[in-house]
Amino acid sequence: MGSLEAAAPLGRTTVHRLIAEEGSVLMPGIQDAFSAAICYKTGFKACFVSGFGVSAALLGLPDFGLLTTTEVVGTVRRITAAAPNLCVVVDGDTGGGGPLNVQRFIKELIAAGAKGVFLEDQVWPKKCGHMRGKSVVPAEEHALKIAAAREAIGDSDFFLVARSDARAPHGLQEAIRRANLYREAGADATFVEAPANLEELKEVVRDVKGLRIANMIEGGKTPLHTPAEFKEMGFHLIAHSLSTIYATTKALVSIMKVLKDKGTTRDDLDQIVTFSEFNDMISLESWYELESKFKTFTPKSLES
Ligand SMILES: C[C@](O)(C(=O)O)[C@H](CC(=O)O)C(=O)O
Ligand SMILES: [Mg+2]
Repeated sequence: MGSLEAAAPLGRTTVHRLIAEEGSVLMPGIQDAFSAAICYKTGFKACFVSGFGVSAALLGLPDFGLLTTTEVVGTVRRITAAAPNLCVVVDGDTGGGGPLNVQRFIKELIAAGAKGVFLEDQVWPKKCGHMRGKSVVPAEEHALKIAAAREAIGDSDFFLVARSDARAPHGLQEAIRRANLYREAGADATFVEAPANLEELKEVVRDVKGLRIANMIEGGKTPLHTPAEFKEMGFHLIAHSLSTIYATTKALVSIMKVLKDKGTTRDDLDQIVTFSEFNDMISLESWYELESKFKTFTPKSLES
């Protein structure tokens, strides 16, 4: 699997530090401030802001190149405010245009409190990596965006992931070649999207240098593995991109059906959290404490 030290200087960013601590860092996909807060409360140190999930939660639309970078930055600002101690890694899709758009986007993500980004080499408008009909830009064009992103990052605590979607249109070896090129252009880690089986995952480990990303999609092309299995195999960051949006979808559909069919939830309360469980989840008590600090004002001159 090669040493981590050789792959990239560790401790340089929060993500490097987490990789050094855990070997293989699991990042649940999240889509909004609320799912970020729950991710942190559950004990995760990092999350992945999924473009697929944000398209769904914010726009009610598929992952089809419809989400703008402005919408992503706004979402990230709310996420980092709701979960300030969570390491937030963002799906940057294709970065919003050419190298200069990428630089502006990166600076806005850093200002919004994000700790990393994924930038992919699809033609815009892009599609979810596991959908049909994808195409990629020339590798050098994306390498320039990665170089531009690297320059914009400067000394900031921010981790740059270059993703290649070339596997579907051009085959695994082309995606691997691109990943290594993007690493030379300045990526901290690379992500070959959608290996089709275990053999392909192993080929990625064998041929892609440096830190590697895997993406676990239930029902997608890549077989599901645990972080321990990935650590053994040689992947360092694991996005579980869609589990929370899929679980949310199931819960929403189910409770909507109850309401539609019965007009009441009184016989299905096991499907929902209680008022107090919800308030715990959203840290209500901390807001009462804060409120109590500002109940009375005593001017200094009247203090005895
Ligand atoms: C990781 C991803 O970019 C995302 O937006 O979450 C998607 C997830 C998916 O497979 O749908 C992608 O892989 O393109
Ligand atoms: Mg995406």
